[in-house]
Amino acid sequence: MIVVLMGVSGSGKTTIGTRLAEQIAAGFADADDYHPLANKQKMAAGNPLNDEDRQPWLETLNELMKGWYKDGKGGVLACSALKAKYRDTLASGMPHGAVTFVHLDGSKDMIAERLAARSHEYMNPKLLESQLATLEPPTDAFTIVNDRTPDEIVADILAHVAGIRTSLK
Ligand SMILES: Nc1ncnc2c1ncn2[C@@H]1O[C@H](COP(=O)(O)OP(=O)(O)O)[C@@H](O)[C@H]1O
Ligand SMILES: O=C(O)[C@H](O)[C@@H](O)[C@H](O)[C@H](O)COP(=O)(O)O
Repeated sequence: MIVVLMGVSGSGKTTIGTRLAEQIAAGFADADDYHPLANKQKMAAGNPLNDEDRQPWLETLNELMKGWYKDGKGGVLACSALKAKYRDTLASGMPHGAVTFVHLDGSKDMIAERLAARSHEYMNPKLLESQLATLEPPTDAFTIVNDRTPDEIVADILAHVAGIRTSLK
């Protein structure tokens, strides 16, 4: 099972994703770590990325997940995946259903408060506005509001993922 935890900056992808990966004994990757330096510098300066900036990064992440798929390994990727076409790129080259998207949602106030309290290698909290404007909320993914403890959120995601596995059998 390959799970992409998606959502705007500060929605909780890293926090929830690391715990989820531990629970299902799968590998974890954070898309933040795969941005080229130019993208990191752009975001640090408070400028949002555009489609061209994100394309090579999405292709790299797609290769990473195709490697997991080929090796028969499960994996959890924390990745903003804000637009539908980005999600298509991420999942391309794998059979339909091989990648499960889980959308971490939350109110702007809650996320802004968490971003203000967080320190990050390069992400500028003021980019929340553009992240929310760019987000195309998925209609075909499990969406969960990350407003309870991480353990509760992970338990709900696990229940969803277990339901998918059962329906595939
Ligand atoms: N369920 C939660 N309850 C309380 N704080 C949370 C929760 N999920 C995430 N956080 C906090 O919110 C901040 C943003 O979470 P993070 O995982 O870094 O988000 P993202 O990877 O999506 O940018 C972090 O400081 C994290 O500790
Ligand atoms: O597509 C993007 O605009 C970026 O990927 C962005 O969404 C991401 O949020 C940053 O890499 C910071 O990382 P955090 O999401 O962990 O804040």
